[in-house]
Amino acid sequence: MTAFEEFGVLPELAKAIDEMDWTLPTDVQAEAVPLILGGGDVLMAAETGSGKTGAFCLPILQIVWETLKDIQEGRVNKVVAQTSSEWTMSFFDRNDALAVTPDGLRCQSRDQKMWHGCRATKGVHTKGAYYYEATVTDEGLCRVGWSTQAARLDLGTDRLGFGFGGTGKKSNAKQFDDYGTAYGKSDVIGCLLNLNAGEIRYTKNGEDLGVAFKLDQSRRSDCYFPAIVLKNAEMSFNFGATPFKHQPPQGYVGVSQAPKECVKNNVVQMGLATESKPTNNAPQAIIIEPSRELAEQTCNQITKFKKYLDNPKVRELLVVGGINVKDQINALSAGIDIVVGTPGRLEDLIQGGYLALTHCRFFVLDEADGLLKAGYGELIERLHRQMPKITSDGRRLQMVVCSATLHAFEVKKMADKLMHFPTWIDLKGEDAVPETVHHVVATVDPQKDRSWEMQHRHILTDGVHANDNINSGNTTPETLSEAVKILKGSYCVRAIREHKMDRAIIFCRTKLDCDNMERYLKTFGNEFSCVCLHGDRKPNERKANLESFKQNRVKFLICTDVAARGIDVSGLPFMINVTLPDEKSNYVHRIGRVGRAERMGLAISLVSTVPEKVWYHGEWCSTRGRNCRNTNLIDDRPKGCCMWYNEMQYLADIEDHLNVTIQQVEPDLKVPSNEFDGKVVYGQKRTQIGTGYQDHVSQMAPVVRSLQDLESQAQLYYLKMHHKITAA
Ligand SMILES: Nc1ncnc2c1ncn2[C@@H]1O[C@H](COP(=O)(O)OP(=O)(O)OP(=O)(O)O)[C@@H](O)[C@H]1O
Repeated sequence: MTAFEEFGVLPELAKAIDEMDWTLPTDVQAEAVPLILGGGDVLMAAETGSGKTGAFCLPILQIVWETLKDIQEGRVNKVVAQTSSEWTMSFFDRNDALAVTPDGLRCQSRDQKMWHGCRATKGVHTKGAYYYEATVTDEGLCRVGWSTQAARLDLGTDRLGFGFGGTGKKSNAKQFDDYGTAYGKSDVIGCLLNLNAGEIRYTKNGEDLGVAFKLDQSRRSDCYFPAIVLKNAEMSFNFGATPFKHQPPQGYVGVSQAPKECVKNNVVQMGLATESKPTNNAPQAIIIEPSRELAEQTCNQITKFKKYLDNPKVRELLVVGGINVKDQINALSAGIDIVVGTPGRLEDLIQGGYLALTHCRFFVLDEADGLLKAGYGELIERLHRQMPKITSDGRRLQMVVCSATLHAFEVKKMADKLMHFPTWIDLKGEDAVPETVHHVVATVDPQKDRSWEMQHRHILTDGVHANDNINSGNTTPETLSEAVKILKGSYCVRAIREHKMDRAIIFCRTKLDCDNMERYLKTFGNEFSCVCLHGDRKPNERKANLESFKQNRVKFLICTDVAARGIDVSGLPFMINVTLPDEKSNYVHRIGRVGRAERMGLAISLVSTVPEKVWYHGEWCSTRGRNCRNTNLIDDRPKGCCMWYNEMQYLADIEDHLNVTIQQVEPDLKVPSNEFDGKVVYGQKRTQIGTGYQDHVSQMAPVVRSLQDLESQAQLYYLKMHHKITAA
C-alpha cells in the first residue's frame, strides 16, 4: 500500500502518483485529502510550492469518478429512493443558500442578511387535521408553517404562505401581527393545519397558542406543505416518523400518517429528483484559476492523475480565453465532468447556457485572494448562488479555497458567507515564505552608484521622462528616476552573471518593461536567451513561450504578475524582481516560483532607494497604455498616466506583512555565506544533510558507546547467573 493509499486515495490514483515520483504526501496533502474525501469545505493556506494543486485535485477526481461509477452501475440514488416515500424537507424546492441534511430532517441557512426558505417533499389537501414539529437547533431567525406549492419560499410574504416567526409574529401576505410569544434555540414549535375547520394554529413546547389563521373558503381546497424560512439559523423537523416531543392535540395526526388520498408530492421535488444523472454540459466540479497558464497547468495535473482511472473515464476540460470557443462548446455538449477555467470564459459559457451548474458538487477557488482582488467576488457569489447546495444524491456542495496568501480580509469575508463550516488547513497561521526560498534585496542607489552616467549600452527605458530634462549633471527626482531604470537593467545582468544563472524568471512591473528587458537581454546574444509572458502577447505565443522556458530551451522568462501565481517550473533555481510588486501578497507568490517541492531557490529583488516615476494606466486611459504618452501624474489635472513609485515603502510593507527583515546584499550582488550559501545548490534538494549527519554521529558516539557497555554488562550478568544456576 502506498503512502497516498493510506490517506484514502484510490489505488488507481496512487499508481499514477507513484509514477510521478511522489513518494509521500506533502503536509498540506496529508491534511486536505482526507478532509475533502470526507465531505468538508476547506481553506488551504499553505506556502508556495507545497503541493496544494494535488491536495484538491486528487480527492475531487476520486469522488467524481466514484459518482460516475455509481451511475454506471445503476446504484440506487439514496435521495431519490428516500424522497419518493418519506416526508422530509425538499432538496429541490428551496433557495440555494439553504442547506438540507441528507436525511432531509434539518435545514440550515448561514446567510446573515437574507431569508432563505424550503418546503417539504409532500403536502396535504382536502380533509383531515395534521401536525408536525420544528425545533430550533441553533440561534438565528426562523419562520415556520404551511404554504402551497405556488407560494414564495419566503414564507408569509404572500397570500399562499402562513408563518409563525421567532419574534412572536404571525405573517401572511406580508402582514406581520403579534401572535403567541417569541421563540428561540431549543424551542419546539408544533405546526397544526386543520383542513376540516380551515384553520392554522401553533404550539410552543406543547402549549397551544390559539388559532393563527383562518383559511378563506377559496383556499381550503389547496394542498399545503410544511414550510420554513431561515435567516442565519437552523431547524430540525419531525413529521411523525419518530415519536413527537409533544403530543398533538386531540383530532390531529402527524403529517406522515395522512391518508394516501390526501397527500400530494412536491412537484419541484419530482421534477428534479429523476435527474440524478448529470446532463452532458453539467460538470461535477468547477475549478477557477486566475490565469490561463495556471488553469492549463491544473488541468494537465488532473490528466496525469487520472491515467489509470478507467471505466468510466473522467472527462476534464480547460475553459480559458484564447481557445476556440466553438471547440469548447462542442466538448461541453459531448460531456464533461471537471471544468478548469478562468473567470471570463467560464462566465461567458454559463451565461450562454453552454455550461450548466446544476450538478456541480465541487467549487474550487485556486489563488482565491488573487481572484477576489481582481474583482471576481461578485462573479463567484453569482455562480455559487446557481449551484445546488445539496446534490441530487444527497451530498453537500463542497468548496475548496486555496492560496499561499489566504490571510486576507476579503477571503475571510467570502468564506463566512459562502462556505459551510470550513476547516482551515493552515500550517503557519500567517502568510509565509518557504524555508527553501532564500530571498534577498539589493538596493539600487543612483546617488551612490553613478555608473549610470557612463553607460552607453543600457536598457531602453519606459519613456516616462521623455519630456523631462534628464541630465547627469543634475540630481532632480526625474534624473534619479531615469538613472534607476538604467541601473536596474545592468544590475539584472550582474545578478545573472554573478550567480551563473542559466535559468530564471525575471519579473518586471509593466508589459513595456518586460519588452524592454527582453530586447536588452537579446543584445547579449545567446548568453541570455529569453522569452516574454504578459497580457499583450497572443495566447499561442504565451503558451509557446512558457513551454520553451519549462522545456529549458531558453534561459529566462520575463513576465509581469500574470505568471506570479501558481506557475510551476520544476527545479527552477533563480528569480529576479526588477521592481517590487505594490501588492505585498504578490511578493510571496513571485518569490515562490523558486524553492518548490523541497528544492532550494534564490530570489533577488532590486529595490530603488529613490522614488521612480512609472506608468500607471487606469480605466481613465483610453488606450489602457497602448502607445500612451501621457506623462502627467494621476493626481494632475488633467489626469495623467504616471505615478511615483516608492519601493522602499513597498519593501517595508512586505517585511511588515511577513514579519521578517529581508536580508540585504551589496550592489555587487554577492550573497554572503549563511545557512544557504555554500551548502546548497539552487535548484536542487538540500544536500547539507551529509555534514549535518557527520556532526550528528560525533555527538551521538559517547551515548552509543555507553549503551553498548551497558548491553555487554547485562549479557555478562545474565551469563554469570545462568552459569551459577546450571552449576548448582
Ligand atoms: N507529494 C509530493 N511529492 C513530490 N512532489 C510533489 C508532491 N506534491 C506536489 N509536488 C510537486 O511540487 C510542486 C509544487 O506543487 P504545486 O504547484 O501544487 O504547489 P502549490 O502549493 O499549488 O504552489 P503555489 O502556491 O505556488 O501555487 C509541483 O512540481 C508538484 O509536482
